[in-house]
Formats: sequence, structure tokens, C-alpha cells
Amino acid sequence: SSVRLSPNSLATLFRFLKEIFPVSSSSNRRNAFRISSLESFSAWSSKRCAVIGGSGFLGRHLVEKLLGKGYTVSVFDIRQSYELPGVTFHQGDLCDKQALLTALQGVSLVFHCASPAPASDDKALFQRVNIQGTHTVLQACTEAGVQKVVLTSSASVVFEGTDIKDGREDLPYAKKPIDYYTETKIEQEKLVLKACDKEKGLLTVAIRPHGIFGPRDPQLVPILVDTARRGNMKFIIGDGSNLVDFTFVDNVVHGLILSAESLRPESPICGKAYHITNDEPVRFWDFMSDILVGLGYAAPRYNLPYTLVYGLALLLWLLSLLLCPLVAFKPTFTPMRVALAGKHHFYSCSRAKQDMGYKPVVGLKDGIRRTVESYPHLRHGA
Ligand SMILES: NC(=O)c1ccc[n+]([C@@H]2O[C@H](COP(=O)([O-])OP(=O)(O)OC[C@H]3O[C@@H](n4cnc5c(N)ncnc54)[C@H](O)[C@@H]3O)[C@@H](O)[C@H]2O)c1
Ligand SMILES: CC(C)CCC[C@@H](C)[C@H]1CC[C@H]2C3=C(CC[C@]12C)[C@@]1(C)CC[C@H](O)[C@@H](C(=O)O)[C@@H]1CC3
Repeated sequence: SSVRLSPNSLATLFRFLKEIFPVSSSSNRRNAFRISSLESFSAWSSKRCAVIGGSGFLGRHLVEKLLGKGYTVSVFDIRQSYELPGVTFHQGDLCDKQALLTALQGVSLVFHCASPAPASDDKALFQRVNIQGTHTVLQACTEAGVQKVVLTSSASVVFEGTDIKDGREDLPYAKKPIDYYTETKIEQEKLVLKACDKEKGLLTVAIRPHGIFGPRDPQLVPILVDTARRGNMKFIIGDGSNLVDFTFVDNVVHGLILSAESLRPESPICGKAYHITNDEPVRFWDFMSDILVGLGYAAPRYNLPYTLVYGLALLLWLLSLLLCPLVAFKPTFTPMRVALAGKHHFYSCSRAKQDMGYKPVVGLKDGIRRTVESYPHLRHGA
């Protein structure tokens, strides 16, 4: 492992020396000579990482795992949602390069897990944060001497609302992405992969999870329960046989850390995208039923034709656009959600298995059980 000199390197080296030689006693000075400084420096700095978006659902699970593995973690996020010993929080907008530079001092590895919530459907915000912001993140990483950037992309970058079965990473990017969020995730992924430059010493990789679920997830389970509580989860869209990927959060975290640790100049993963899944495609409606029943709600039972529901969702969405100056209403059944609920969309993770030895660490059944147990406040009657 090599140490790349950057404008921040001296400051970082100084902090490192202060950390390993805190007191200037004679025994410390003797110990100093036993340490091969450059090697220790390299090992120390490669365990210093930053998680951009570390206050979020995935980001926080990642931070917790990194701490357990002995990393020193800085979180950069627009909000601070928790406190943890060993974590330094930097509150700021990732579009602000100066704020990023402060957080990235002495950091050699950056995980980029920040994005506005997909449900916001705010085109300008997605463009600003996911595209311009990612450009700023890459600039800041180069200036700060960061060596590795791991992006959390999304498998939806290839999904157009039609069936995908065992999709591989060589599928073309969606020409008609399902929403603005996905449109900007495509541009974001392209930016990060293009920035991979062994000569300049910046290595990048993109992880594409799909349907992440687990404790503290702010969207999948809460939206599902909200829909059930309003009595709208009685229907199955289509014949209910469509297979999809739902990926337990620990498996995504495992894929992110594995990719970071495999990212070296000679590694085949440089500048590439990888699907990370549970490797257990499941019927969408079986998964929904398992969560609902686990929380004490009834499973959906009545089938509705896919085209009918999709048409209605499209109509509702158009109406919400037309009426938005007068009344603000957000339909639960958006065309995007209907497509996700009624079509096949599952992906192969064989490239990750082959190139980085990926294997899911938590099975689907166990993941569902842990998720259900983590939401006592969302149980029926709670
Ligand atoms: N949840 C999923 O099913 C899923 C699936 C595939 C990919 N992803 C991707 O994984 C990543 C994490 O998603 P999540 O589910 O944890 O979402 P989340 O909303 O819980 O976390 C995103 C975090 O980004 C932060 N953030 C937003 N704008 C910011 C800005 N301008 N500057 C700094 N921080 C900002 C938020 O405050 C939040 O803490 C995202 O990139 C998302 O696109 C999520
Ligand atoms: C009202 C119902 C019919 C269903 C309610 C559950 C939905 C809220 C979720 C089912 C599939 C989920 C999903 C996402 C959001 C929540 C659901 C629609 C994403 C679009 C979130 C953003 C990610 O990047 C996407 C991905 O590629 O993983 C998610 C795909 C699945």
C-alpha cells in the first residue's frame, strides 16, 4: 500500500505522529524507532474514512459496521441524526466544497451514500445534489488526496418499468428512467465511474443495491404500514407472480465494505458497477405479505389487472400535477410504484461474487424477521 502526497498529507502526517507519540517521554522516543513509520502511517490512514450521507438509513448501518471493523469514521451530512462514540460529525451540504474539504482531511476512503429522498420527486433538488453535488464531492476528494470513492448507486439505473430477470451490469442505462431520482442516479454513477484514474491515484467503484430493507428504514415499511392502515393494502397488482430483489441492509453494507477493501490499482473492480442483492429473488407480494402479517395486518388478497392500475395511477399523477397550484395531494400509487409492484425486477450479483468474493451474510427470512421485530410501534393496534 502506498501513500500519495497531497496538499493535506503533511497535516495528516502531523496528526498521525501526534496520535502515536502523544507524550514526549524517553520511552516513547525509543518506541518510535521500533515503528516503521511509513507502513504504520499507511495502515492508519487507510482505516480513516468518511461516510457522506452517514446520518441516513444505509449510512448509519454502514458507520456502525465500520466502527466494529476498527475504522475511524467521519460523517458528513446535511443533518445529524444520532451520536456515537468514535464518530466525528460534520454537518453541511455536499454541494459546499469548503465544508467537504474540512471533513475529508486525512481521509483516504470515502463512501458516498447521500441523496434526497426518492419520494420528494423534486427534479431541481435531485439535479443539484445528485449531479452537481457529486461533481463537487469528486473535486473535493481529489483536492484532499482521497484514494478511494465508493458510490451507492441503484439497480434502478437500468429499469424502465418493464420486466428485468437476472439483470447483469452490462444492461444499458435506462433511456426512459422511471422517475427524476433515477434519472439523476444514472448521471451520478457515470460521473463517479469516469473519475476512476489510476495515474492520478483516485480509484472509484459503484455499488447498485435494490430495494434495501431493515431496521430504521424510513420508506418501505412505513409507507406499506401507512397504506395498510388506510385500508388500501387489500389488492394485488397483476397476478402476483412477479419476482423482485429486496436486499437486507447488512448485505448492502457488506458489499460496500468489501468493494472498498478490494479497490486497488490492480483490481478488476476499478471504475465498474456491481449489483449487490440477497441473491434470493422473491415474489413482490409474498414479501409484502410477510412484512404485513408479521406486523399483525392482513395480507393483500384480491387481484387487479396491472394495466388498469397503471392507467389509474398515471391519471392520478397527471391530476396531481394539474391541481398542484390549488391542492397539494400526493397519490400513494404512483406509476413508478405500480411498475415496481407489478413487474419482475431482479438482478444477478455473480459479478460481485466473482470479482470480490461477495456472498450475502443475512438470508431473506432472517432479514424479514429482524425488520419486523424492529418496528414495534408500527404493529397493528400499537
Ligand atoms: N433505500 C433504498 O432502497 C436504496 C436502494 C438503492 C440505492 N439507494 C441509495 O442509497 C443511498 C442511501 O439511501 P438511504 O435509503 O439511506 O436514504 P436516506 O434518505 O436515509 O439517507 C440519505 C442521507 O443523505 C443526506 N443528504 C441528502 N442531501 C444531502 C446534501 N445535500 N448534503 C449532505 N447530505 C445530504 C440525508 O440527510 C440523509 O441522511 C442513496 O444514495 C440512495 O440513492 C437506496
Ligand atoms: C403501496 C404499495 C403497492 C407498495 C409500498 C411499498 C413501496 C413504498 C416500496 C416497494 C418497492 C420499493 C422501492 C423503492 C421505494 C419504496 C418502494 C417503492 C425504491 C424506488 C427507492 C429508491 C431505490 O433506489 C430503488 C432501488 O433501486 O432499489 C427502490 C426500488 C424499490
